[in-house]
Amino acid sequence: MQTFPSGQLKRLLFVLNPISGDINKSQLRATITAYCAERGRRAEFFDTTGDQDIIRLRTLLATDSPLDAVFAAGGDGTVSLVAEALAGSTVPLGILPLGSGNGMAKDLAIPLTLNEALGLIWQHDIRQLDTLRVGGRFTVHLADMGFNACVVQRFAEGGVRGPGAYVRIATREYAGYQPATYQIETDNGTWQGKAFMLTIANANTFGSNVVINPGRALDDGEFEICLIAPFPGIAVPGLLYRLYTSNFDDSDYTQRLSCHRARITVAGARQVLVQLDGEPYMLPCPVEISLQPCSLRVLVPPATAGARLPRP
Ligand SMILES: Nc1ncnc2c1ncn2[C@@H]1O[C@H](COP(=O)(O)OP(=O)(O)OP(=O)(O)O)[C@@H](O)[C@H]1O
Repeated sequence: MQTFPSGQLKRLLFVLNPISGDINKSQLRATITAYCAERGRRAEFFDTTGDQDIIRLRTLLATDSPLDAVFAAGGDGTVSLVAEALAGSTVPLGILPLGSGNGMAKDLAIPLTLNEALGLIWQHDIRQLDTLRVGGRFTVHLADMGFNACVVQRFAEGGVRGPGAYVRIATREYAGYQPATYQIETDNGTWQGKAFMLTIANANTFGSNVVINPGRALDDGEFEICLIAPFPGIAVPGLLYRLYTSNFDDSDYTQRLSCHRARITVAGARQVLVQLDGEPYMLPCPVEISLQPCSLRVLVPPATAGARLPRP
């Protein structure tokens, strides 16, 4: 991991998702404005609508005078939206974890409380992360096909957010789920077989705290394809235990492929449901995956304790 200290961040844009995490955000704008003003910073805001946000955000970033950082105030979907708009630029992404799972914030050790996460404006390092294109679409955290993608789609269709809703849907979907057969061609070899799910992992941990890709970094120049084979019901407790204790490789039903590019074909399918950073998409088959190294700058907690945060 390589990090860089950065200069002062003065002009800040906060991208607010009003629905993420089922959290009431009516006071959020005022809280952030006051927090920044008391410490000599100016906060600007962009509210997401759930429709064409990437186009509106890109337009704003292209026409407005340069910003020093853009914060995503929401969950992994909001982080991914802002990351996509910033990828390839020098403007760093900040994260205020206000989603259901906040997997990306957990993977980057970003504090989960608002005030502490805002503290990164003053005290931070900048990490340059790899990003991925999956079927032409942007992803920075985790993407998958199979069971979890189905659950994420049902979650998106439902009116209720939050971790409880996810678990209820997953339990319901598990009983009738039919695994597909995949062919995976990578620059490191090929694999073919049935999978309960396969995760295209740039990062480590889902917002649910399932560690699908332990020990690999968001800036290691590679991604993993993490396979879970179909398993009998009796194997569920052992498998879950391994997934929640960073022991993915210890199961008879798991396998990981590390690579720089891949192509995934689903037997008999012209399209496949893919979950990208928490959002479901139907993508044409086969799905091509490529990695863009060091393409996103992100504010992370400093490696060593430095200056104190300014007090109001
Ligand atoms: N104003 C809005 N109204 C309805 N939906 C919105 C709005 N703004 C954003 N969205 C939708 O919110 C979703 C992204 O939510 P996000 O991932 O940030 O939170 P979350 O799902 O609660 O958290 P996590 O991904 O960490 O579990 C996207 O589907 C996006 O289209």
